[in-house]
Amino acid sequence: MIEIDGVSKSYDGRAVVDNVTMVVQPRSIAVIVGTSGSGKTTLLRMINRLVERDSGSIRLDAEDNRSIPGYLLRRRIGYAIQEHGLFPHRTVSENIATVPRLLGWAPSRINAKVRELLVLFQLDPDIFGSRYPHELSGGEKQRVGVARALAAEPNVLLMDEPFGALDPVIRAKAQDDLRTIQRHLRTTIILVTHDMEEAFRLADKIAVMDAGRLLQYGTPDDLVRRPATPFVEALIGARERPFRLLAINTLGEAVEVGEADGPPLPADTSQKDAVAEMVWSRRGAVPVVSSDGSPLGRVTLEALLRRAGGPS
Ligand SMILES: Nc1ncnc2c1ncn2[C@@H]1O[C@H](COP(=O)(O)OP(=O)(O)OP(=O)(O)O)[C@@H](O)[C@H]1O
Repeated sequence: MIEIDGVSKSYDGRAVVDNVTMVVQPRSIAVIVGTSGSGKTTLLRMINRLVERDSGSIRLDAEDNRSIPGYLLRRRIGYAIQEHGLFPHRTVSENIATVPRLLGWAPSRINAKVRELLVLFQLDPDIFGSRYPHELSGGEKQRVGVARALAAEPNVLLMDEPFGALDPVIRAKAQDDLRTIQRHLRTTIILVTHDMEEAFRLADKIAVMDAGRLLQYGTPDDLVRRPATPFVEALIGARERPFRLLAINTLGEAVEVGEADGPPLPADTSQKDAVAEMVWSRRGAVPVVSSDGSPLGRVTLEALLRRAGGPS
């Protein structure tokens, strides 16, 4: 658990992070959004003490982050940034092995970890392990950057616009992969982004910042249905509200008894994707199946649209 308690930071007498309090539950993803210059990166970097706070406290599993030297803290906390920061003269494998080496892991353990991560990130270890960063595409570099941040099996991963440089298709794939990997490794992630789609896709909870202040910290559903301020409402986009709700909920939550024609959809399909499928295939309902393919019932277009509506 990460507890940020009354944290502030000023530069030249101006508070760029102003009395922020938020708790990130273990094994969850918190996404920080907000306008440019609102203090997101500064807040993130106070967690691994790349920036020192002026006041307040930050605890990681009940331990104050000032109770251990900064450089040791940064070996324990993964950190991935948009520029990925790979060492140009080290191979992909050497880059990923950086922190485990500093921690003195045995070479066999390091090799096994590097291979595991490359496979997890869908980079063939025999092809990519010996390449240098300049021999990779932008998307591959970013995957290696995230793999490197995860190499020492940190409980906490901080990510600052990690997918900012990716095109929309690869970006969506990288987001899905991150979700899968996060569930697999059970990492607690705090991610900064400008992209609201990305926030809604990944977040268990979203923190909205403006001018150093935390305006709202809640589930995606809370933010859509109960925005704390007009700023939060504007950031979400009033016209996007039904689509945001459809995007964060799955078919499994809307399944009802009954049958429907045509190919079934798995229960973990987002309601947004299901609406798209129903509209495109001109069906008013689809059969829903579990992950092992057994029938669960059906979902109707009408029911999904009703769920995506505001207060009646
Ligand atoms: N080392 C510094 N010295 C002085 N001012 C700084 C320093 N670092 C950040 N700032 C200022 O603090 C404010 C918050 O910066 P920060 O990078 O945290 O914002 P951000 O929300 O991450 O912005 P962006 O979305 O544009 O990356 C900005 O006005 C920035 O100019």
